[in-house]
Amino acid sequence: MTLDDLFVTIQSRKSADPSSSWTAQLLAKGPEKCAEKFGEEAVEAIIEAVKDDKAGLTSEAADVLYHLLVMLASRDVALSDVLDELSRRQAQSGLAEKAAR
Ligand SMILES: N=c1c2ncn([C@@H]3O[C@H](COP(=O)(O)OP(=O)(O)OP(=O)(O)O)[C@@H](O)[C@H]3O)c2ncn1[C@@H]1O[C@H](COP(=O)(O)O)[C@@H](O)[C@H]1O
Repeated sequence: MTLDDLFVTIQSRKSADPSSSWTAQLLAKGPEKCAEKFGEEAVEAIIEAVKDDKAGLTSEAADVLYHLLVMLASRDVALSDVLDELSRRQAQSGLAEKAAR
């Protein structure tokens, strides 16, 4: 399962019957609720990281990634645009490294 695959599945839940899927139910509650859930999951991941609980952090990190994708879908922001932004930054930092040499 890639993040792309998961995002496609999540996007398909925007038009699904809320009773058919937890994701469809969350999206039907609106972008504010999706953002709130993302925040909750991020805090849970922080707690596991501070405790140095690797299994707990792995599980919470999966929740964070899933809820980030739900939040992006809820606001019609494409995962590919986020990845393009990361690529742009990587290219910039590569240029800065070259200039420093
Ligand atoms: N990756 C996930 C995933 N990660 C977390 N969750 C759900 O996110 C919820 C978060 O847990 P919480 O304890 O916060 O939820 P809760 O207490 O039930 O909810 P609240 O009462 O707090 O609102 C759980 O109900 C999990 O099932 C996920 N639900 C779905 N997916 C994937 O999303 C895709 C679509 O799934 P459907 O939701 O079944 O369409 C599939 O590929 C799934 O594997």
